[in-house]
Amino acid sequence: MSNATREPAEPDVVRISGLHFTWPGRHSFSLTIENFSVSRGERLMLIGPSGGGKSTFLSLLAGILTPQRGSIEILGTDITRLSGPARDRFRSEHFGIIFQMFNLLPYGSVIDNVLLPLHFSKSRRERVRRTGKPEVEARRLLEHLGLEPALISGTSAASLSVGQQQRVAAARALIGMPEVVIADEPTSALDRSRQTDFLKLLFANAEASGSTLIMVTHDESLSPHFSRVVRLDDIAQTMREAA
Ligand SMILES: Nc1ncnc2c1ncn2[C@@H]1O[C@H](COP(=O)(O)OP(=O)(O)OP(=O)(O)O)[C@@H](O)[C@H]1O
Repeated sequence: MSNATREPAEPDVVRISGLHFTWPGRHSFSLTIENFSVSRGERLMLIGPSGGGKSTFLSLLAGILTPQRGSIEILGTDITRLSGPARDRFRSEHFGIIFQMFNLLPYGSVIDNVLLPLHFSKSRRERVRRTGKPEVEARRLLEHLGLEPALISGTSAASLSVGQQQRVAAARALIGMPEVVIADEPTSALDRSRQTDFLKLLFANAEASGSTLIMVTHDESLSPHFSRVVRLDDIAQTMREAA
């Protein structure tokens, strides 16, 4: 497996320093990262045991959680210094996110789900409009990610299979070319050949958009598809408070 070393040829998209986060409550879990960065265009795979803090780390990167200490610079902005609403705006503008459960609007159509980020992000809206109509771009992405054209118009997200929902979630993350795409185990529901196909399509689209990709997975056999593999334990100290 490749490891956590890298040669930074591109500017950093993510730069973390002195980060410390503790979940509130008894027996709380904490995560400390002294220094970590990701450069533009990387396809980074993050691995680690279940309950090891991978989703917590992604939530910190996206500004869904804020650390008690330290800085998280994304594209040169320290998001820990932004107000809650400013962080939400920053996330909408710069991140495409594929959640573990996809978080699609169940009664929304496929197209509505893909277009959703454009309601919250001016820069993503403008980037799409430069290439044409948003619906045309949504359809192009969906077809490119392998969703059958017959499902694109009218079908509600709730009536799709897991694999199809995953393609919709990926198109939603990629629309408007966000600089950073983060994905939390997006392939866990697929069989091996479909996982590989999906990753290839996701990478091709992320590359075409110039997006940096950070993906959490349990499955180390997917590592050859990534430009860097990072074990959370190698970059972070994690601790669970004793009972
Ligand atoms: N909302 C929460 N409140 C308090 N503690 C939490 C919360 N969410 C997670 N934790 C704690 O943080 C730890 C790390 O959880 P996290 O979901 O980040 O791990 P993970 O590596 O993503 O796990 P998995 O691979 O199973 O998804 C958990 O063991 C749990 O104790």
